[in-house]
Amino acid sequence: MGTLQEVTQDDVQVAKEYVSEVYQAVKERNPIENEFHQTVKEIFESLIPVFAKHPHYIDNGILERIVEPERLITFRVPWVDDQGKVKVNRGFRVQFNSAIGPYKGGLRFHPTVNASIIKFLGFEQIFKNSLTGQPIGGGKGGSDFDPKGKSDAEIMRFAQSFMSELYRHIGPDIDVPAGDIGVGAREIGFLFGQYKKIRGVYEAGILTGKGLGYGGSLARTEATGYGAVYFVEEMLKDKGLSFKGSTVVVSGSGNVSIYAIEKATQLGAKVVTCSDSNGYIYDPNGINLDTLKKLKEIERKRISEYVDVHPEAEYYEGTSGVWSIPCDIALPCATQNEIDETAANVLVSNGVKAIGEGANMPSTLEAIDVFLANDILFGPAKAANAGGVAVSALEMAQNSIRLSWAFEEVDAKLHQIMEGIYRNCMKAADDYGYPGNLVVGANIAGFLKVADAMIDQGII
Ligand SMILES: NC(=O)c1ccc[n+]([C@@H]2O[C@H](COP(=O)([O-])OP(=O)(O)OC[C@H]3O[C@@H](n4cnc5c(N)ncnc54)[C@H](O)[C@@H]3O)[C@@H](O)[C@H]2O)c1
Repeated sequence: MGTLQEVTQDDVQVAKEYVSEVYQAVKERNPIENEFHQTVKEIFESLIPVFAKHPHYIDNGILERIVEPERLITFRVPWVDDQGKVKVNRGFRVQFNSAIGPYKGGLRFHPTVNASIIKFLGFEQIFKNSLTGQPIGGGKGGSDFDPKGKSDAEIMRFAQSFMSELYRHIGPDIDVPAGDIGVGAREIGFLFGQYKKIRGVYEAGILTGKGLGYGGSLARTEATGYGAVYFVEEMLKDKGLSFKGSTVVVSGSGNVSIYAIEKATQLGAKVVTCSDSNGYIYDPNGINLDTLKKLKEIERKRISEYVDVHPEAEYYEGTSGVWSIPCDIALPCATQNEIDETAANVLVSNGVKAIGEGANMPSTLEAIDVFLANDILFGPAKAANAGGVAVSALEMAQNSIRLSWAFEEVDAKLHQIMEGIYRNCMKAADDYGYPGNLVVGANIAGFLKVADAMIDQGII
């Protein structure tokens, strides 16, 4: 294998043509799957220096293989609502890549879910899971079911119907789903119960994000949000900066957002915003976590009701305005493509120093270009939000040895894993000629391990 100095312009040209050819084929083969195209483009382009330096990946058809899911399952999910009316949703599970371990990735219940969304999330998950250093492959799933406004009984009937099909495709050594948007502890509980009833076995390692009383891991709820903050802390440290005394803008008010707010606040930052799909809160005194948790985790209400408890805070309709609040650090933790080029420019002109992606693909490709062109510290999702799946893998480990570790122990492991991911991404970026570029670093570091395992295992 050559060194960077030996890479010629011809090598780079061959690598570019390879990437472009496979990308065009992906677009033709998967028409109108825009989110999937977006993530494929971002990852493929980062890998050009790898193919220029190591052409054996081209000879082994790695891109053609890695971009085609090993399996995509779609299924009917019929259920009956509280009025006795029959409803039908569509279920998905993409089992994308099992080169380094059983498929692992969350389930999303949201009306926007379709094959493109599930494939973009599943493709990202391959590289993210590889970055954690744990033996987990890439998968993702979900349904276009909208949990908003549904009763607990409706959620249960839907979850039971969903699992009545999914159970035949998963297993502790096959595929281990977890939560994502719209799937939290309540839904995981219903899914677990139905799996256990159908299979007649107690396999704790079949799902992660379980309740603490039946095989869940301490610190799993906090892991994605805490992990994103630990990752950003490393980025800041390298520049002599820290969370202490900084102003932070967070979007979303779900699982990732709440615990990103909690950890950033513990580290001495003032978090002044949070949002939901209707609008956002600006609280100049710092978001009150007790109120937020009560509203979102217990009462499941809209974020607008925050101002009833804190009249000094302001509520604004619409989601994009959150990026107009001046801040030192922005943590997008809601959903994909929530920061576009315009929002990125506003953040930059207001003096943002660092972005940490808690959500998956929250920045458009154009927004990422704005951040990189302006030398803003940028922690891409597959690295910054890998803490959730990392602790899910720790939950699997605890389940298989039938032990539970203390909160402090899991949190310390999470912290260590996030520091390791940061260092590996920085090193890969450096090795391939893009010092400090964590987008390139994360994609390359995640890719190499999976690609090498695929080559070792032959054409399968
Ligand atoms: N839960 C995890 O462990 C985990 C791990 C890695 C990545 N993620 C990603 O983090 C993001 C959030 O997931 P979550 O688990 O917190 O989900 P969640 O359902 O708990 O919360 C999502 C939040 O985003 C809000 N929201 C939805 N659309 C919005 C919009 N357009 N603008 C502002 N707010 C909006 C919702 O109201 C909700 O408060 C997703 O992109 C998910 O894929 C989650």
